[in-house]
Amino acid sequence: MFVEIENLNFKYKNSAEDILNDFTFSVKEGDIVCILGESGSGKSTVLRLISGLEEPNQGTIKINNDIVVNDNNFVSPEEREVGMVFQDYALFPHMTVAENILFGVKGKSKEYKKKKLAEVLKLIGLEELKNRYPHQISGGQQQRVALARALTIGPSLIVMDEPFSSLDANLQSKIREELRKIIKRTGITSIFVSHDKEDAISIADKIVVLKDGRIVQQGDSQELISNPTSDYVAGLFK
Ligand SMILES: Nc1ncnc2c1ncn2[C@@H]1O[C@H](COP(=O)(O)OP(=O)(O)OP(=O)(O)O)[C@@H](O)[C@H]1O
Repeated sequence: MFVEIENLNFKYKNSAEDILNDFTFSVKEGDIVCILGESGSGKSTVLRLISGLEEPNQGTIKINNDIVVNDNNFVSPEEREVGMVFQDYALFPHMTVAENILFGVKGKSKEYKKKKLAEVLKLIGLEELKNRYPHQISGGQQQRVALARALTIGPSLIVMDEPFSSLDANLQSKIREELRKIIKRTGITSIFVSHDKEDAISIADKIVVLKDGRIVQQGDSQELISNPTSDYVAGLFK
């Protein structure tokens, strides 16, 4: 397994109750996993723990056989090589597409940057738009730029927080397909969170259903959708 998460427990310093409880799941190399849950179920918190922005109170996370956190170890976010794509894409408005994409590439030669930029622009199919500013491209294109920026660091894992929520509903199905294709082309393992079952159905190889910080059911997408083990999960996919 490429990502192995065991028995995570977590609470924010100022929260009264645990936000995640006995959270255990694993991801095969190259798979796309969707953590599906209602607002407040703890989805973003899982991504923050995987990328190292928060430290669990208990539990272990392994990425590519390396322990990134357990009771005795904590690997910093910079050293984890996890590419992050946030809900609002967080592109810098005063930087061009090219500048945004290269933002995270530090201490590399001009030639390296040029080559890397060409490579990721080709992958996301936006070579023509590299000198535009974020407000001059569509929401779906901005999303691809945010993904490209995460890819330039050569991540072993990509995590995405609600990657489709800012997009026009009409565009969502087309963009879901595009994003799945791009990610599958890279072969990079990815975990995204969503509150929308359509995202999970159309993109994910595996679905993890989260409710109030606990996993209700997890499994291969088709299997889980056709064999819900609770009324809650059946209701989600009805
Ligand atoms: N920094 C924080 N301090 C205290 N509590 C927090 C903090 N961030 C989130 N929470 C709480 O933790 C719980 C889980 O939040 P989280 O953002 O992980 O949920 P989510 O499923 O991603 O929700 P949404 O879909 O609305 O983003 C919520 O009850 C939230 O209020």
